[in-house]
Amino acid sequence: MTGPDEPAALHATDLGFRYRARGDRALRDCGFTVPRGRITALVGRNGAGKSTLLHLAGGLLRPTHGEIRVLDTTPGTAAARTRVALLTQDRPLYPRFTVADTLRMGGKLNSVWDHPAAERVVREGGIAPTARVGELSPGQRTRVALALALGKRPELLLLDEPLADLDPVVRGEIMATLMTEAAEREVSIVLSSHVLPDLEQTCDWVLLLRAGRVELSEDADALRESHTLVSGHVDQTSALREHTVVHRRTQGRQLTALVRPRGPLRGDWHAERPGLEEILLGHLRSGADSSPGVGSAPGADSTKEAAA
Ligand SMILES: Nc1ncnc2c1ncn2[C@@H]1O[C@H](COP(=O)(O)OP(=O)(O)OP(=O)(O)O)[C@@H](O)[C@H]1O
Repeated sequence: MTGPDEPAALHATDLGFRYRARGDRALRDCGFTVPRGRITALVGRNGAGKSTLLHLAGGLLRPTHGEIRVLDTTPGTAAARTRVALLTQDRPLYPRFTVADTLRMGGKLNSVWDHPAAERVVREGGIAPTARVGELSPGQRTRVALALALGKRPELLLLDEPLADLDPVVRGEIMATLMTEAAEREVSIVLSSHVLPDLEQTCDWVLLLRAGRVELSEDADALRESHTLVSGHVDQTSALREHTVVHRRTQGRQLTALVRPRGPLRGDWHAERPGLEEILLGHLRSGADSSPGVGSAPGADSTKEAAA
């Protein structure tokens, strides 16, 4: 947990990025703080800017506007490189190297290197040290890349869709490894993923991007407490007007809505606490919803328009 004097894991101020001088901005007006010691779910629709943000935080790209800080250092500097590990989607590994060679290389390239920890991650996946990287499955390569990242003993681990190639059992194992790292070594983790159920149990901070802007940067429990899932007769829709409706759908005469209430709910609603997965799904869907009164509101910690 971040104390008042402790630098944030990530801190962005008016951050923007364009891949080409005259191209569209992949990120714009991003201002947010991710505290240290959290496992952060970085979510957003395809093209929302998740990889771009992680590449900026990992120092592979430089902002074209504003600033991003990692552990109060500038990404890409020597100070940041020793403390931050980034696992990109392309998992750059040498295919001709064996797994053991790869880990040895990790030891040579990093000033801090925990070889037993890296070996353990590989061993837990049942991967032979003598296997050639080029002959591993994509999921096994992910595990080797993760071993390299964890062997650095980073204070901040940035993972771009680490779960995409993994079967459900391995996904669970990797998430458990990450939770152990976070708990025992106080590693801050930011992981982008489309696999929302895996984030529910693991992540305690949410960073949600929509079309290059930050829509949510919030504590996961605070999100659970601030949202309500309501269902009831469609005739009462106007009673939701005073609240923030993130997303709603109608089936026949039944209305179901994900709401951030601004006070007591009037009307005959069945109300329940949504899980994190439902909250994330509601926010991800909301921009695609054409229902009147359901709009998107840019900006971290901001809310959506009230229902019409
Ligand atoms: N190398 C590149 N050159 C030009 N534009 C790019 C490049 N990489 C990404 N973009 C654009 O930047 C925007 C954000 O892309 P980014 O890959 O960061 O999104 P994402 O949220 O990671 O998407 P996904 O969930 O599909 O991985 C998109 O509009 C994308 O087309």
